[in-house]
Amino acid sequence: MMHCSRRGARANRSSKSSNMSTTLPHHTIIPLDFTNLILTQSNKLPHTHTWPHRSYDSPDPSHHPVPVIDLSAPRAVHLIRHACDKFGAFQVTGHGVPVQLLKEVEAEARRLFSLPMGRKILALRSPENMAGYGTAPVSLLCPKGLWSEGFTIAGSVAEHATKLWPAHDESSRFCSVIGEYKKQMELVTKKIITLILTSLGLTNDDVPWMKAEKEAVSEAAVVQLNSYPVCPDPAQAMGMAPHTDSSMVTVLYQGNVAGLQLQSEKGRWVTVPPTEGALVVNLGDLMHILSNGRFRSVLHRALVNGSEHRISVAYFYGSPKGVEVKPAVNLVGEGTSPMYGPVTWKDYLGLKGRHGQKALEMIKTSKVHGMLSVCKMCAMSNVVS
Ligand SMILES: C=C1C[C@]23C[C@H]1CC[C@H]2[C@@]12CCC[C@@](C)(C(=O)O1)[C@H]2[C@@H]3C(=O)O
Ligand SMILES: O=C(O)CCC(=O)C(=O)O
Ligand SMILES: [Fe+2]
Repeated sequence: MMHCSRRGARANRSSKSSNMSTTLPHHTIIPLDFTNLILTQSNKLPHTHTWPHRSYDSPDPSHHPVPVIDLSAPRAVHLIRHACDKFGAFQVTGHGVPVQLLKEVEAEARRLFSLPMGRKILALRSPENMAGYGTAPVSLLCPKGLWSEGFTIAGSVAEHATKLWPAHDESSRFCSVIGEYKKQMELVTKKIITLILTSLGLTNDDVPWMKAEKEAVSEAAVVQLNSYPVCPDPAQAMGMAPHTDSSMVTVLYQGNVAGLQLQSEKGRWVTVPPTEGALVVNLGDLMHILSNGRFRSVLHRALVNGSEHRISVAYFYGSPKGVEVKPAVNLVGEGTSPMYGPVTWKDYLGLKGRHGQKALEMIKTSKVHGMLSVCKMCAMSNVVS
């Protein structure tokens, strides 16, 4: 189910060329200038950012809450298996990432997004490379704009920071805080992936790249800072459009302002309440592939609110450069073929950037038919090299 139509993306693409990188205009990548927003009539959003159907999909308050799991608890593997089967997501405590560090990352994100637009666009991402400032790539597939801005950190943190803050004393704090955050998140994410593999009856030996070169593994991570400014009419706005993540797992810090919702098996939206000190773990499409379709990659979205500026920080862990992800051999029943063909994260991101929620379906072994060579031509696959 894709909630965004491709109308916007198609309208922005020239009919003369199939190369999106030369034809996608920058205005689709530059968010609204929220720091300088003048609304013409009180509480009225620009029509480009007014989503029509929000009133039909109110959250389901009676749904079981997404479980909060203490990673150090003896029953952690059991609880994780249940959460992955049922929700494709859970929250974790006992993760060892200092809460103070998470608050510092949030403060740095607030400092970044409060810069004037003229400064932020110095670090604007390009259509063919998702790293940098701009709208979330998923917005290019949406009929309406999102009430948010994003900053995607891939590769050198310093390179991004000096574009925003040319003076060393202004950028150094951002570099050190994000650098430390990446180190801590890599540790906890590996721990979480190992527990998920154990819950599937697998070991790290079944996924050899879990022990890959240190450098290759650190390249498997992308950090996404999301900013959701206060909105005059939250019921008509969308902070982050419904999507599944392309990663193996995503570990999200959502501060103390609610906004994240997951879609339940029954198709109802369930709010994930901010929980002090907890991180949210979402299974992404690569985990769905690795588990041969057993674990869901969870559809989720973020809503905005009328009183608080919300920040979230997502740590996407994919797979190391050049490594193909495929269903684990032990999970493919004897005499049956794997549900999905092998795919690298880079190629999958290209496919997802172009085809959105249809990407997963397209790599089903029954449907491959050369799709992966098509996806090499897709735009926006260069965030991971
Ligand atoms: C490493 C990633 C993962 C990306 C693409 C690239 C950088 C930005 C990530 C997000 C962040 C916001 C939601 C999403 C759907 C989007 O639009 O951009 C994500 C996407 C994905 O999970 O596919
Ligand atoms: O802001 C949130 O709660 C969700 C963000 C998200 O889904 C993402 O960055 O992929
Ligand atoms: Fe997400």
